[in-house]
Amino acid sequence: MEKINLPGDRKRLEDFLQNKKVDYAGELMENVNSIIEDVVNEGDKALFDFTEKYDGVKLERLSVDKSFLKTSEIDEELLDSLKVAKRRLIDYSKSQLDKSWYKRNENGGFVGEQITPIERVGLYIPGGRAAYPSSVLMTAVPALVAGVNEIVAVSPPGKDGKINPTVARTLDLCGIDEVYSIGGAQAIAALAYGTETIKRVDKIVGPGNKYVTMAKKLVFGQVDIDMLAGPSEVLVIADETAAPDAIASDLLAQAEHDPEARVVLITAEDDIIMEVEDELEKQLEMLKTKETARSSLENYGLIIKVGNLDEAIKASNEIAPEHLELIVNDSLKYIERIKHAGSIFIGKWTPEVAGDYLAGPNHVLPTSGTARFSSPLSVNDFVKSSSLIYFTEEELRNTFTDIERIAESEGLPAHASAARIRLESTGDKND
Ligand SMILES: NC(=O)c1ccc[n+]([C@@H]2O[C@H](COP(=O)([O-])OP(=O)(O)OC[C@H]3O[C@@H](n4cnc5c(N)ncnc54)[C@H](O)[C@@H]3O)[C@@H](O)[C@H]2O)c1
Ligand SMILES: N[C@H](CO)Cc1c[nH]c[nH+]1
Ligand SMILES: [Zn+2]
Repeated sequence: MEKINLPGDRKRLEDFLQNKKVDYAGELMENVNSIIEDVVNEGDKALFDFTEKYDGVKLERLSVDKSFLKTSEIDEELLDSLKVAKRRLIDYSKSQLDKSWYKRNENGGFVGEQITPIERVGLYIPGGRAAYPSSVLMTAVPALVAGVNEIVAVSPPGKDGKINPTVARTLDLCGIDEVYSIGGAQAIAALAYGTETIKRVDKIVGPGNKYVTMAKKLVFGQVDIDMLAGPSEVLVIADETAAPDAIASDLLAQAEHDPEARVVLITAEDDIIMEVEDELEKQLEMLKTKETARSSLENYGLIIKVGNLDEAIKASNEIAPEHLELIVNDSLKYIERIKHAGSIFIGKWTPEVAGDYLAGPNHVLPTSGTARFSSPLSVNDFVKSSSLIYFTEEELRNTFTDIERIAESEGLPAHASAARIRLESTGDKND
């Protein structure tokens, strides 16, 4: 892992933030754009071709058989654990849901908001390096709680041409039966524009690697997207009370996701740095995923030595990580000073992986510094609102002069008369 000191090495922190971010532009953008164009122009044929090229499998069909979803083998105890995670996520999502509201004015009219579920949503379930049944729950549950009518899922096929069986059964657990075995940018393009087989959706949600995330960015506007939820990130702020073996395992838990996962440790303690480095080496050797994790640590890992906790929090706010762990004494004291982080894990008993699986909040989170302006996936990503305005005659009479003045200032006389004509008209008397 690269090591820097703050505040001395400020420039190196800026370089790290600039150069080690996923670059959602340049060559990546060109490649992904051309995949999207091919899907738009060639439809299903492009999906078969790209699946052969990037997933190494010749598909016979795009849609996944319903019986495969229902009957795929899954360990019963695992199914029970997934049900626990689902229940906790339902609870959390229900308390998040925005409700329609209205407010009366003194003249008998009202204003308000009417909340409506999005009609058709596409879930991206990643599946290149690992299988993500947890991402099925994290995307499907809030959509179900929001009342989305049509939920469709895509996930890349394995070498046998099938989606992962655990993912399949988790989709079934959520009652989702429109599923396609495609992944990557081509799957995002198909959801956004539609093909002969796949009907386009209104919104795409879910995490993925840099190709998936770039594609979501490019199709935004044609459809809505949730956020840029790309390669995983964790930033650990640790003081002298933190356990080096736990810090190392938390860093590795994100590093094993993707060779481009970002992991950062910030501490004022030299001993912690040395011991975490030793632990990383020790624990890496035992991991089946060590190749991916090592590549992430070597190319995108950063250790920042600071003078004190204030400097640690300042640096963390600049990085705006997907996950932030506060493994420090009296951790609750610092929460409000964290301005930018997708999810905050407080204290030594809260490993980030609890949030990955079953704490309740969503694990689909903004990456690449976008936690400065984006929030975790929520049930409210699956609804939209229409404003409601109901004027009585009295309300229109009371506000007419103001309407007229503003309309005239904008040089829009038809606006003024649209309000005036009603007050002058002797016509229809209904409300
Ligand atoms: N931010 C979050 O909330 C969050 C949550 C879970 C997972 N993740 C991230 O999701 C990602 C999962 O990645 P993954 O790769 O395992 O699965 P994935 O499903 O995201 O990507 C696999 C697809 O990538 C495409 N692909 C691979 N190489 C390509 C290339 N050279 N050109 C074009 N397309 C190519 C293929 O079509 C393949 O189907 C990881 O980066 C993980 O960190 C993020
Ligand atoms: N840590 C990931 C978000 O970056 C979510 C996840 C799913 N499965 C395991 N982890
Ligand atoms: Zn994870």
